[in-house]
Amino acid sequence: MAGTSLDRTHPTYIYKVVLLGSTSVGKSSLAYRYVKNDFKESLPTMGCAFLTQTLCLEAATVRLEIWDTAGQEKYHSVCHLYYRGAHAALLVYDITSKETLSRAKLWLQELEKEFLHDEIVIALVGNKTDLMAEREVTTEEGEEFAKSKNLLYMETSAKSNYHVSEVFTAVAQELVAREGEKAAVQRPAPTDLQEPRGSGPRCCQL
Ligand SMILES: Nc1nc2c(ncn2[C@@H]2O[C@H](COP(=O)(O)OP(=O)(O)OP(=O)(O)O)[C@@H](O)[C@H]2O)c(=O)[nH]1
Repeated sequence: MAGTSLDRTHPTYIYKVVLLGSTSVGKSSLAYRYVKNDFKESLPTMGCAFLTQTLCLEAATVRLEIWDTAGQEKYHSVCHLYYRGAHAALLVYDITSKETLSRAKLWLQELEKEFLHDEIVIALVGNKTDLMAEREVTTEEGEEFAKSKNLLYMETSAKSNYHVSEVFTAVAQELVAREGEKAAVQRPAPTDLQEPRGSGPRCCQL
């Protein structure tokens, strides 16, 4: 994790979340909608932009540092520098373009090279659900691919503000849940500390 507060009952976690996907799928628009609750028709990304948002979940406070990477090929060579050290990635495609889903699958392969299994939370995000009439990728197709790769999955519309905060909240919740699992592994199991039952010999008695 990038950082924690000392309050163990309600810790604060800071996570780096990267947005990846083809150009014009709506990465910047999703980040902008989520953080500023606004939508603009033109938000081209040059290289990388950075936004933060804090969420108060039941188990922890989470600060998401959202890195919005440009999808244009000319920036591709520097992109791995952006997702290095990421805790979560949103693989965004446009539901009106099958090709953008294929591109998201390639991004996933890149992430698989960089990160160990379970080291990063990945969500597949099908954006632009408001353009239903132009849909090229069915919900089932996205869902099945996500399931086969153990990814979170959600369809969104940055334009009509559909499921935008939900996708970031789902990612934050998964990150916090994994903190809990890590802590449980590090903590000795209660039974390790207990005296063996009965009066039989203990294997390590001197
Ligand atoms: N209809 C519709 N248009 C959207 C939506 N999200 C983004 N757009 C439009 O799609 C275009 C590209 O959006 P961006 O947010 O700049 O896409 P991007 O993925 O950040 O693009 P790059 O920065 O070039 O990688 C813009 O014209 C947006 O207004 C959406 O949910 N619905």
